[in-house]
Amino acid sequence: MVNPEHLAAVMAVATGGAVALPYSVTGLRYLTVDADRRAVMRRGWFIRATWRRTAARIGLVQTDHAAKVGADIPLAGELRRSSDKPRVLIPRIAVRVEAWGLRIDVRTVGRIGLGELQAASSYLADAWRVPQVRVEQDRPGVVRLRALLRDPLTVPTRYEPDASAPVDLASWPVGRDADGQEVTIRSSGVSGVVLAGLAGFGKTSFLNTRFCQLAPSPAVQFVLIDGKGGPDYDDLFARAWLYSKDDLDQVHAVLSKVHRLMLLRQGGIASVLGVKNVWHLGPSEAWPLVVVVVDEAHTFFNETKTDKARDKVTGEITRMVEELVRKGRNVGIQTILATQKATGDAIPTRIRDNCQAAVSFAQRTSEASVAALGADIAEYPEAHPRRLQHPDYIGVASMVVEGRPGFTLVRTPRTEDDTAARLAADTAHLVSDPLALIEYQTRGLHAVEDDTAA
Ligand SMILES: Nc1ncnc2c1ncn2[C@@H]1O[C@H](COP(=O)(O)OP(=O)(O)OP(=O)(O)O)[C@@H](O)[C@H]1O
Repeated sequence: MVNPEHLAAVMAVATGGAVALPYSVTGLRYLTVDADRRAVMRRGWFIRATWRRTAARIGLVQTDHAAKVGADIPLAGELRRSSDKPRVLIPRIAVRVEAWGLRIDVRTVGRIGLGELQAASSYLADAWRVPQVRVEQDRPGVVRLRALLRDPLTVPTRYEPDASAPVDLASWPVGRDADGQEVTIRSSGVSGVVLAGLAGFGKTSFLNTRFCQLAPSPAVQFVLIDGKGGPDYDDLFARAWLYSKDDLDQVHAVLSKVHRLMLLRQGGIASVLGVKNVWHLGPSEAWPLVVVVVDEAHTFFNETKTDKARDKVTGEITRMVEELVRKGRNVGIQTILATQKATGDAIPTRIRDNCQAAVSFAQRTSEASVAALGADIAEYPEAHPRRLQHPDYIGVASMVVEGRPGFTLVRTPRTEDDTAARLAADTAHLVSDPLALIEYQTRGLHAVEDDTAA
């Protein structure tokens, strides 16, 4: 028996691509590309050539009750199947070849839209003989399907720091999406970030990458708190203004300083900078962005209910972190809370709900995913962190990206500990004390006021 996929290929080559071919692809091109690409192209022709049949079998057709039988009403995005029976509308498709598979834009028709295509995705994968079909709304009236022969998110990438490149403090490049597009999330005006995920799925590497992006800038100072208490951060401490491991009193002392910095900055920002929000000017060496990383943050929020002295300290730490997240935005303090704890109380909701950004690597349960990303994630099964438990998805995270609907899966680059350690040593001379700075800046101002008064 003739394999229909190969038949489509032969026809396409013979006719110079005129039959069942996306217009951007020609039969000639088929002869010049490599075997992987040819396989993708053949699958594309097959999908195109069999679409009417596939749509009908899966139920992705709509009987047009609005049209008169036999009437000839031109409607965008619809193919007429017959002119003498009730009109059966089949969504129109456009197929494009990508390195990883096929991109198929489906024009919605009647009640066939995002929900129906999502529900049909596994049937489409079977009909097209591809491991996975992803579905998302591209724009009103168009749903984008990705028939993945190979999931681009499973291809690891590596971060190469470039200490000479200018550092953009307003945005945060996080990685690449399923289309290979660069994804950035906002950093300006962000005072709180939740970073969650199962152990071993890439949180530390993600933080290493962020550290490497920011460390070359003298307009950034770090506060590093490691709730694990292990050696993970030892090498990075060289580039930190303040740091601590899991000793509760030390953590309390560190956060007290940051909290005092926030209060002094709030009192002094208008007179020192002439604006009420540092992001109007952008952070600078004279008013650096202070990035507070609290790894295994849940360690410091847990109450024992039995050890009163410890619970008092924990309570104060929780209050200070909550205030940093709630009020640190305009004065340039950004707190990143990382946790692998998978329950709703890992980070108190009153802190989590004030964080403007949330990133989650793989999670085992819905509860953990909701705890990290909020209840909306339930509506986006495509980007659900539960989907990421396979080892191929180590380093892939789900997050909200401004300007995109729902949640986006992002392949984050891997940054080795050694790379971050080297950069920390190379940039250690950039450490300064923003608390001493603001004390000096505001004391200076009082002195001027006093002089004037005298
Ligand atoms: N972005 C990535 N791309 C590819 N592999 C990665 C990526 N990030 C991490 N890995 C691999 O996964 C391993 C664990 O990563 P990492 O230490 O960042 O995880 P983690 O979530 O911080 O775990 P833990 O909470 O136990 O520290 C790394 O040693 C590396 O081999």
